[in-house]
Amino acid sequence: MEILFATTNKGKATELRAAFKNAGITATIKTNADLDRPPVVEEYGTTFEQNAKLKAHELADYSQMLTIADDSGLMVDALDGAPGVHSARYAGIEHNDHKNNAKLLAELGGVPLKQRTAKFNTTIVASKPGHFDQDLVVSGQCAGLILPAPQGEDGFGYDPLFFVPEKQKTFAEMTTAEKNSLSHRGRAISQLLQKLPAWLEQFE
Ligand SMILES: O=P(O)(O)OP(=O)(O)OP(=O)(O)OC[C@H]1O[C@@H](n2cnc3c(O)ncnc32)[C@H](O)[C@@H]1O
Ligand SMILES: [Mg+2]
Repeated sequence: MEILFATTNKGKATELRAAFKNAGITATIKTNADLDRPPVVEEYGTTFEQNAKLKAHELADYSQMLTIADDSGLMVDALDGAPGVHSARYAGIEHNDHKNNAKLLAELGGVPLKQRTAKFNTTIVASKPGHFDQDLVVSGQCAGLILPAPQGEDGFGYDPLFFVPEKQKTFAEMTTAEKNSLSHRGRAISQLLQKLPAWLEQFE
């Protein structure tokens, strides 16, 4: 089986491929990087589900492949849920992981650790070309704390700042397998893998 993962984020692709492999699924996962001039999707939705659908539908139409998309974000309690669906472009037009992390630290200023609670969400949508009314939608969450300084070198995005109390580590201090075992994305992927077989059957 060949699946398109409609993403431009290499870190997400690494985690999804590892989780599929760990579950014994032998599907070939392609991403936007494997397509010739893939469309750039504008993520103008106001929810994770809307944005995941925008990505899944546009790339499914373009590729005519079975397509999944992931829309994720970080909700920080002391910032009333920001950056939320705006997590990718938190630092503005010329955003990158480093600038986004710097902005997050600046916004949290002198907030004490106990009050730096946050939650990650991943929503994954699976779409079959021509059957967008039958999308499969799953989500996963993970709770943690935003550290006052980065810790760890692995992962991507906000990983060096996101501390998971039960492991006493940031996501950037975990292996891919360890992060997948408890992360928002790992949990969404296990939901996806549970529901995918029955969902695929309706198209046979
Ligand atoms: O839309 P695609 O192409 O999939 O890739 P993206 O990086 O733009 O991803 P999102 O639109 O879902 O934006 C999510 C933002 O949150 C960050 N992010 C998502 N998952 C994360 C994770 O597991 N750990 C740390 N940061 C994460 C990511 O780096 C983005 O800045
Ligand atoms: Mg994006």
